[in-house]
Amino acid sequence: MFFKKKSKLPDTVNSAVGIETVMSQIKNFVQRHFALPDETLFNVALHKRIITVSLPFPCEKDAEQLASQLCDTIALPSDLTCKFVSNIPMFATKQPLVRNVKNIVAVSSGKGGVGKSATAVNLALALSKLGARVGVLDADIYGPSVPLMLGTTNKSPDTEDNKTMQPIYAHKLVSNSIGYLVDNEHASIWRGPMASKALQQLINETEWPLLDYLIVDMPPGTGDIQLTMAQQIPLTAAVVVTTPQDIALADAGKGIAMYEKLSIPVLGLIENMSYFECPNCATQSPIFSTDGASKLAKRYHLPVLAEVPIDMHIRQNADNGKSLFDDKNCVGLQNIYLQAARQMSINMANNVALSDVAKAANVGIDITRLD
Ligand SMILES: Nc1ncnc2c1ncn2[C@@H]1O[C@H](COP(=O)(O)OP(=O)(O)OP(=O)(O)O)[C@@H](O)[C@H]1O
Repeated sequence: MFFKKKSKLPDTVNSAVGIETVMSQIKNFVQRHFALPDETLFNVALHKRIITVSLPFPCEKDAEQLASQLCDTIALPSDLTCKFVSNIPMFATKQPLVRNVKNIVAVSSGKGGVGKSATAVNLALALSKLGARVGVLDADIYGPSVPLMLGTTNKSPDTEDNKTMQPIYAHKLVSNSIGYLVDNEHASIWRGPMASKALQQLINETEWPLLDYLIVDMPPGTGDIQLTMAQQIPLTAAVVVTTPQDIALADAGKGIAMYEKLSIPVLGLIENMSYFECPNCATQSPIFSTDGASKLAKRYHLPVLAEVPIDMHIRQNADNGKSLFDDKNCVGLQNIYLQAARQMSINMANNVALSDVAKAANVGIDITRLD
């Protein structure tokens, strides 16, 4: 007669007090580490001596470091291992989402020329580096710069049925832009309704693959056109880009107010062109003034996600359609954008309610990598 050998540890969380203690210590670690108030946002599960922690933001790049920090913090029994994985849910929006797209984030600026497009592209690249599936929608209909920054100016979307477009793929991001479809000169003379219609088509008639985040490069400003566009897109949240200069800050404030009016959560500010660091002596010069974004952040109770310096490599990589993350001279800048992307995605989990779909599924939608 054969007996199945009993495993020393149970496979389920609930059936052993010892394991329950470890699991609850892990939960405490996760909640403290990411300041997550809500336990339903993440999941800790034991299966065959492997404890899997599923987080509601991308963590593939940080997974090993997180596991080692966890082991330094709690006494994990030696026959257990712990791994961190992402399971990014769909957060709530006021409008029905676009097919296959879990979350849509607007990157906005009140004022033109502050580096909104460069920030949108580098934030998207950073989210992808952290392990998320990311797309970019260039909603800057009057001045699309995403094709240039992704090195895809000579591409145009294929269509299989003459109704929908395949997005363009580059640097592990998918994108669509009016810049792929018409000459910049044509789009720049469109009136409001035509631009709005073009945006609707771009967002709804693109065959987006399954995406954790679609980053939208919004047109600069806070006028009627921007307001209509922000209402047209089922935005989950927004990020506002500004320079530290007073004139840019005043406009960024109007941008924040516009999102507040639309009940779209602002996940934070990115201060671009915060300072210039001399490559010879490392002296930092605050060319556009100092502390601008932090003052604005205080006024609106928002976090500053990053202070990005003026750096020739940002402009060069963008102009040449190269990824900043492939440039070995840009490790410092990469870390700034990675930290902004981490904090932005954690803030989304902390500040935006789960969608009904995610609540019903309990764990959001499964993700696989885009290669
Ligand atoms: N931190 C930075 N350091 C150096 N160059 C930068 C930085 N941020 C942006 N740039 C460059 O400045 C120029 C303007 O940036 P970008 O096009 O992103 O601005 P924008 O706010 O999107 O402009 P618009 O209002 O026209 O949409 C680009 O050439 C970009 O590469």
